[in-house]
Amino acid sequence: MQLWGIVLAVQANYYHVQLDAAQRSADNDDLPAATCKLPVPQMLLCTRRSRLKKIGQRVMVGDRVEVVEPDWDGGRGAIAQVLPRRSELDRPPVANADQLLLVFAMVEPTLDPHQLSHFLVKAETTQLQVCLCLNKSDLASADEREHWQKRLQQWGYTPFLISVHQTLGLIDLGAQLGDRITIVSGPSGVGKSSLINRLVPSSDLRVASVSGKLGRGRHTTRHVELFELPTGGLLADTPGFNQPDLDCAPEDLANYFPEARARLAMASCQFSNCLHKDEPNCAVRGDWERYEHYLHFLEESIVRQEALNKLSNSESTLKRKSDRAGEQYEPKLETKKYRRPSRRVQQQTLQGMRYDLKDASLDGD
Ligand SMILES: Nc1nc2c(ncn2[C@@H]2O[C@H](COP(=O)(O)OP(=O)(O)OP(=O)(O)O)[C@@H](O)[C@H]2O)c(=O)[nH]1
Ligand SMILES: [Zn+2]
Repeated sequence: MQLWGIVLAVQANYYHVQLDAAQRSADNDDLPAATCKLPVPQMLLCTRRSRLKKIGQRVMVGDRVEVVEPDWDGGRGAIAQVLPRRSELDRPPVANADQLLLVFAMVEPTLDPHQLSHFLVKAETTQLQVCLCLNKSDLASADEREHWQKRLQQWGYTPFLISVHQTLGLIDLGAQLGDRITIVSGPSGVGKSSLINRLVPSSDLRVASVSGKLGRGRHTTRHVELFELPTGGLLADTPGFNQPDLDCAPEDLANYFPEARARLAMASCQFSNCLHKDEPNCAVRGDWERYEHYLHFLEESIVRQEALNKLSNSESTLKRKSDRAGEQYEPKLETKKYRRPSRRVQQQTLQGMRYDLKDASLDGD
């Protein structure tokens, strides 16, 4: 009988694998009589089979894996197989995530539409489902709550208005998180940790308690962990960051605005490479609130692309020179940081987040 589970945390060469619920009980029958009375551990600390190492198969948090050679007493095992991923993010490194939950506060800190827009666009670049939640609704007036509900509807989002402190809206939000992997993201101080602590009530469910045994608490490692919800969903926390970099190509930007997508579904621009700025007969340009944000992000994106083009030009010049001179130490750009990533990778990452100093130092990034 095969044993399957999901990787909840990675530490050095060890993988915390949570076995599928059905198997935890089914496997009781296979256990030797002496151990039958013991509960089957739901978590096994696993290594990776050398065959996987040889073929360069990476094991990520969120991966569905086959575990072999379980040592029930010692709570150990080995990963023999990784199932193909349905999604893969680079930052945070998570496989099989289904959606991204963006958490903002209605007040404290004040909800800044431009910053919110920035995060939303960044979230859309992952191509995961984007879900928005506004916390601290206890501090907002009824008028403010209604204002933001309506305003965000026009942006193409239906936000969950919640208050962790007053336990408002958490049931509806929880229903959105069942049976899938959700990555929680948002600026500092909006209540992400408070929310996760509330949604994951038993600290025993947290891998953090396992990590603690290895002397590495939740915030001392930059590796991401998945927390199990009572409803069966899994949550990944990310460090708070206040302004994500928008590293998308100018021509892709409109795809990350639901309002622009809706307009493009109804009509087409005259030019197929329209940037929706001042081209004639553009279907996207118009009277929608975030069009201003679109133009602003477009400028940033164009400037960024020009800078990247310059860099790659000078890079090729330097390479040619050193080829001719036969030098050994040619200046090399670090691929991940400076080169424009391929579109596929770019769309599936949350790369380029500027972590808060506090988190950066804690997470060693
Ligand atoms: N009024 C009110 N305050 C809240 C609520 N939820 C969280 N807070 C407070 O907001 C502050 C920040 O909460 P955290 O949970 O630490 O925020 P965070 O998003 O995890 O912040 P970082 O760790 O910096 O990313 C704390 O003082 C919380 O007590 C809420 O629903 N209402
Ligand atoms: Zn256009």
